[in-house]
Amino acid sequence: MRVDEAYANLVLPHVLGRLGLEGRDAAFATELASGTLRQQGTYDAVLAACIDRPLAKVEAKVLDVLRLGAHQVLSMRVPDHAAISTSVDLARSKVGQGPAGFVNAVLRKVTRKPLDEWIAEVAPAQERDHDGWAAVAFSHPRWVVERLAEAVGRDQVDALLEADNVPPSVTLVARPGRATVEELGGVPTPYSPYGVTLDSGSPAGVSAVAEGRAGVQDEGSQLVAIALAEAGLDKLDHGGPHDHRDESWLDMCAGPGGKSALLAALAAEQGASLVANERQPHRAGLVLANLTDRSARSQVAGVAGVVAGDGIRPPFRDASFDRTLVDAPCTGLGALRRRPEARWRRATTDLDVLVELQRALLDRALDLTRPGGVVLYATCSPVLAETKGVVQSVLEDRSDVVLEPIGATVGTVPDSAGPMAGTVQLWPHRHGTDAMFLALLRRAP
Ligand SMILES: C[S@@+](CC[C@H](N)C(=O)[O-])C[C@H]1O[C@@H](n2cnc3c(N)ncnc32)[C@H](O)[C@@H]1O
Repeated sequence: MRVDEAYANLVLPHVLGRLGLEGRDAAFATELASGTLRQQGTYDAVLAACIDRPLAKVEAKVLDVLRLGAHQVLSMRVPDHAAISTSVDLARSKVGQGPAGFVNAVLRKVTRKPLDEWIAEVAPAQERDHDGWAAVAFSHPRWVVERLAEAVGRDQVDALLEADNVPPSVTLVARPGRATVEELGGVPTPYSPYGVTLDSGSPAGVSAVAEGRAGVQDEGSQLVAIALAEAGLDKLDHGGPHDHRDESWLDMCAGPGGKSALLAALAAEQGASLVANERQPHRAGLVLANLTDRSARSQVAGVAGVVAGDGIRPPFRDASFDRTLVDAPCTGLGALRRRPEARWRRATTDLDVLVELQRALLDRALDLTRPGGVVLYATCSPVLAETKGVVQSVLEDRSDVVLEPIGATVGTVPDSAGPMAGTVQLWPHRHGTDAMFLALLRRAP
């Protein structure tokens, strides 16, 4: 299996399985890989102080061994001598004897101080350059610190950055009509009536998950589906056949299908059905799998179809849906807890491209939704350009759309006011969810 360019949280379980690692060994390997990726910014600043040439000139494999060693020495309870000797062995076997000596010398320097002393020494002074300090102390790229500070406020950004470095516990969703919260075990989530958090154990051990009646889903993502399903629809009085219609729902960017599975269950309860659309064919295949009843080998209740189509040029007629979800492709900077390396993969230049795509998708979603119907625009990023910026620019361009407050279940989550009146912004450090943004737009009747 190729592991370069893959996400660690997706690839690690396969690698551990191939190597036959289980239990404590698997947990150790997971912490070593995920923790090193997450804290890479801090460790690179420490290593730069221990090496007399720029890190960019250190061979990539050697730098990786040094980062893994630094994580063991500075953040795990591995004795220094064991961390150094296994790192030296790794460098020798993967690169050669010379680099092994270099790894030995550098890691010995790293062991001289604990992590907090290193940070005080290598980070800029907090009072002079807060964002520079936070970038090193909390291991985020500086541009990400700046964007998150803009979104959450300077007084809260440190708490957010800290929360980004704590892996979330596993949250499950009981898909209504197919599973109950009680049968999942765990502790009920505070805001979603369908969620539980597992204290321990693997989701694979829960039979409703194994059977596809429940799934692993962050509470914030559950709230997105709930907010769309709960929105009131305007009943029209145009004397047309669709005046009171609430039967046809669309998930425009559905892959891999977590929200579609909850939406389909909610649609079935409300006598409607869902079309799940996804541009990438292989991800549309994942949506289909998520919407298939494994025991009956048929689509689950509430599904009208799965389509592999481009949301900007969709194969649907205008005004054909009553409710539409745009869970837009985004930087994902609100979900850094689950993808330890995602922060290093993104660049500011991605933002312009994504914002353009988000605007176009939201605009098309509004065309596809009937007058009086609603579009929920969601991102798992709190970056203002992707949230307020996109919604504001679409509202400025269209006279047939209004922004409405999010309804009861989600709109009453404490401290969740978004950057525009009526929108919701969830936060890892406040709500224990991913930083999901939600805005509800209605086409004027
Ligand atoms: C944030 S993810 C959606 C997550 C999904 N709603 C879930 O809960 O499982 C965004 C998705 O949009 C898809 N996408 C990107 N561009 C698209 C387009 N032009 N039309 C439709 N889908 C698109 C991406 O492939 C990705 O699967």
